[in-house]
Parts: sequence; structure tokens; C-alpha cells
Amino acid sequence: MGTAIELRGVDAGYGGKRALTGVSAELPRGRATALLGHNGSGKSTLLGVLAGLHAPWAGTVHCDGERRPALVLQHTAASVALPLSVRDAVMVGRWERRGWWRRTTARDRAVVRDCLERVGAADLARRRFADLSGGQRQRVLIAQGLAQESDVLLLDEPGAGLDAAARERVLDLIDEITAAGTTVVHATHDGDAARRADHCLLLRDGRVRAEGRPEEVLAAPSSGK
Ligand SMILES: Nc1ncnc2c1ncn2[C@@H]1O[C@H](COP(=O)(O)OP(=O)(O)OP(=O)(O)O)[C@@H](O)[C@H]1O
Repeated sequence: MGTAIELRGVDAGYGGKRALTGVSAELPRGRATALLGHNGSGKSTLLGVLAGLHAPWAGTVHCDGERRPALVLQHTAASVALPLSVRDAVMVGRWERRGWWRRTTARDRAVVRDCLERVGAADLARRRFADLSGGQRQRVLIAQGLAQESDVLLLDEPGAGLDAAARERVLDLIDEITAAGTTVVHATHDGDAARRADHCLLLRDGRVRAEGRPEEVLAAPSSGK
């Protein structure tokens, strides 16, 4: 197993506003880590730092893999204004590796098909992304993340705004993705999602409040679960 992601003394923020202070953590390889904490505690910022979107002000971040981690945003953050098909939406995950201006290759198309199958959305490939339910959109966005073929997949509140059945399906998917060897880090407000994770990291006001097995971290004051 070992450590897939190591953070040492990470500070980060926006303009002059600090969002993370001295964050140190070791997240296990090929396992699911749940990022916990109240609104504004710094979960999304930490995912952004791991994804390479925010440069830390201080400290170091080491992540497995030659490619940067794939970041999957909440389905509500995805634009539905563009007339994208589901297949096109997943193909976006191939852009970084191919360059968006190049023609798609047979391998790109095969990876997209495979990722749609993995999330149980192969039958939706020709549908308009905008016409899908929230749960379907979230699974398609996870397929987009998988299509990046990174060793680390980052999910920002993948269960938010979904009904219980759709949330359960996303959690099953996280289990399948880690079983296939990919490290998953997902921000969540859901106690069930935290209990099903292998490892938890609890943030409070941008600092690590607790880290370890779910039962240990959920017992910490201010876990809110
Ligand atoms: N783009 C931004 N510009 C300025 N400040 C920001 C920005 N994004 C987040 N912040 C601030 O950084 C801090 C951490 O926010 P962050 O979104 O990382 O928390 P979070 O735990 O993900 O919250 P939530 O559960 O609401 O998504 C908060 O004080 C927030 O107001």
C-alpha cells in the first residue's frame, strides 16, 4: 500500500486570504480518503492544491504518478449551457494529454467507452449531458476524471444534491475505483461516506484537526458526524 500523497506544512489561500495553515498528512495509496470539515474549512482548497490548481504559499506536496491528479467537480458546477453529448463530456478528460485541437484517436475513443462502462453509463453515450439527472451527470463527470488515467482521482462532494440511491451508487463506484488501484480523495459532508472510507482527514478553519481511521476521526470533537 504505502503513501500516495504526502503534504508537509502546506499553507495556501486566495489573494491575501489564508485558507489552509500548516497542513501535513499522509494519504494511503489505492485507498479512499474522505476529506471532512464544515463549510469553509478548506476542503475544496486542499483538493485544488492537490490538483495543481493552487500553488501552495509554503510547504510541500508529493503525489503519486507522472500525471497530475484528476479533479472532478460537483455536477452542479458543470456547465449545461453547452450542447455536449455525454461522450463529448468524457472526451474532455483526454484533452490535457492530447491537446484539444488534435483529432481524437482510436485509443481516446476506446478509453472513453471503457470509462463510461465503468460508471454504468455506456447506454447514455449519445444523450445530451444537459438532459441527464444529477446522479447520471455526476457519474459521467467521474468517467471524465477516469479518462485522464491519473493515479489519483479527486472528487469534490460527489454525493452533494443527490438522492440516497444515487449517493450510494457513487460510493459503490469509489469502492470499485480504489479496488482497481487508483487512489481516491473525496470531500464530503456525509457521515456514511466518511465511514465507508479507508482513511479520513478532518479540517477545521484550514488546519488538520484529526487524521486516521474513520472511527477515530469521526469520534473527534467538531467532526460534526
Ligand atoms: N475563490 C476564492 N476566493 C477567495 N476566498 C475563497 C475562494 N474560495 C474559497 N475561499 C475561502 O477559503 C476558505 C476555504 O474554502 P473552501 O471552499 O476550501 O472550504 P470547503 O471546506 O470546501 O467549504 P464547502 O464545504 O462550503 O465547499 C473559506 O474561508 C472560503 O471563503
